[in-house]
Amino acid sequence: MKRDKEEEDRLVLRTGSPNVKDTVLCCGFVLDHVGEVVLTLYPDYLSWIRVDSMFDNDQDTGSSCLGIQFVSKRDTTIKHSDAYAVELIDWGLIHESVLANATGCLLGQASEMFRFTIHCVQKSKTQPSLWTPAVYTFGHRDLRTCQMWVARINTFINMEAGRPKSLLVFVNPRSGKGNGCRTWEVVAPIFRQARVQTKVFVTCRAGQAFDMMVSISNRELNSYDGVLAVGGDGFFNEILNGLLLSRHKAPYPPSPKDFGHSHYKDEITLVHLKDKCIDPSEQNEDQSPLLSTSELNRSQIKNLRPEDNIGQSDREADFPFPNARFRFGLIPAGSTDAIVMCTTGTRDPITSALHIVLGKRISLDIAQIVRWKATITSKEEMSVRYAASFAGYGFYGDVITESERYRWMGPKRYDFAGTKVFLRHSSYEAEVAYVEVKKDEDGTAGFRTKSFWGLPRKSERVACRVKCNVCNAKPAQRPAEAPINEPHLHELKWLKSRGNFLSVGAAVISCRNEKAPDGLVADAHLSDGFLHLILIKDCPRAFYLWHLTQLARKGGNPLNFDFVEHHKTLAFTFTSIGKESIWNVDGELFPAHQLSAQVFRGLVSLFADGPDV
Ligand SMILES: Nc1ncnc2c1ncn2[C@@H]1O[C@H](COP(=O)(O)OP(=O)(O)OP(=O)(O)O)[C@@H](O)[C@H]1O
Repeated sequence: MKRDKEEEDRLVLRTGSPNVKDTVLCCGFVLDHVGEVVLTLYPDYLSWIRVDSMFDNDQDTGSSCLGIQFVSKRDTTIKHSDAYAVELIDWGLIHESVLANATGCLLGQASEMFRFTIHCVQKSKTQPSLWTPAVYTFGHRDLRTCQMWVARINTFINMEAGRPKSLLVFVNPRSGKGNGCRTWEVVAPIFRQARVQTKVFVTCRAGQAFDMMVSISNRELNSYDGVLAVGGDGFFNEILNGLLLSRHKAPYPPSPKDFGHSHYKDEITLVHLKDKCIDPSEQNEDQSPLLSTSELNRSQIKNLRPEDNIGQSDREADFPFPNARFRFGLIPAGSTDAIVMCTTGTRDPITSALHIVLGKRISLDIAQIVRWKATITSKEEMSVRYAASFAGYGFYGDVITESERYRWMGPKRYDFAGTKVFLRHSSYEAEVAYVEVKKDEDGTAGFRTKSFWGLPRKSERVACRVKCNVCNAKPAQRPAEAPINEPHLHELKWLKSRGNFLSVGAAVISCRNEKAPDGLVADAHLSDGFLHLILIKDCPRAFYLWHLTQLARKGGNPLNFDFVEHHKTLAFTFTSIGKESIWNVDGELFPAHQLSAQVFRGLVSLFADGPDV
């Protein structure tokens, strides 16, 4: 059905608009696969109404033909905050669906006209947190009308705050099942459509992204709105460490008086690696991609001040933490992808890409882990790592060590290695000291999770989610982002736990993943400024299996056992006694006989919105 300009104008007049005074533009268009609509542009959104629906009172149930669901007749809207691109696509076919045959099928006709498309985000109705791109194509016979609409919609999209314009992208081609490059190819069109410039590096070796993040100047870094990792948690950790180890200045974690290394008072940690040329062939003691750091730590971790190593141009270009503008992004292609699951609620590269182009932002707590000695006999000086999700010893370290031998198996290596390590049932003697957090300091009641054998009790869980009240609450104990600093140091009360542990774990976030749907700590938050220390004492194998099955179950209670201690804390220290395991920091090996750790509230920002649970 064609309608001339006059008739369209009459239609617009007849339709009116509920917000006439806010209306920016209003005009008749043909919406592809829908038919004639009256489209209205408001400052916050676009809305359209089907022309036929203005004349009938039919209950709109939508229709389908051969299983294909057609667009509903109801009023429809696109918020500018959900749109990431609008583009003119010139003259071409638009399909009108105007007639329904006896079987309810819509029979359409196609006509040629000028067209423009709007790219936006659609939230899945069946799967929470899953986002898909949606494209709406509008047609009009007048080119200038289309051009004007494109320009106006563009103006509104460009006014949306926080949208990235330029991103540095690292792709790990070896992530997960070797999917890194393919994953990037799938999401790259979204960035092109959103006109986000991307500078893409596909890594050739482990540690390359780390080295690049270390050596990039602040000036160049500031020219990007963020850095993306296309890979798994380990790859993200590599990029995070490249940035933080070279730029984040902070005191070492606090420790109790009898801990062997109390450097806290006078030293500021800054591992500035900028001027060191890192030889990719250098071999690291722990075979970790961050080897170059360990190498440098021996000679370079001192009381370095930024100006010691930074050239004139970088002195002018500071890179503060937390950074109001610069964000990290993660497109999942790894084997576990726990960080993405905790920050977007799903493990989907498209959803993550859409979070990024829409400029979503959340703050993330980051744990700083300082190793003082790699083994009991080593003379090695200290070394620093940052963790975004989890640091674990014993079972967790043994599984990673074992799984590295079976990397060729892909993600299945974790099941295989996990079974082997479970059957071994090794426990490790250690002493753990942690800062006590009183009930009123974190706003929740009781952290020590205890129950009767066999009668796990459900704890009160306030899961982290979009616009989380806990993460957005003002911290009672210390200012956001601040380390545990001098005035608070003497107030810290240290508690200790010594014994044989199957595992010692420190969760920064819940660590949800496909194997543990609620994560190890279901009520951990992305940026509340707390670590969850999980100590699993030696127990019969059957009980440990029970704990693991609870972990694997949605709604399970993996922490409600007598052999499990759960402490919410700001900092802890660890010293192994006797037989040693290895630490696993965000999935990467980190040998440590003695370490101390602290958490920085909201130290970095991520392009994500939080899980929509
Ligand atoms: N080109 C490369 N070749 C080999 N290894 C690489 C390369 N680029 C990066 N790496 C290393 O691969 C390791 C694992 O990568 P990644 O985290 O992406 O995948 P994954 O281990 O399969 O997933 P997850 O960490 O989610 O379990 C990281 O430590 C990273 O340093």
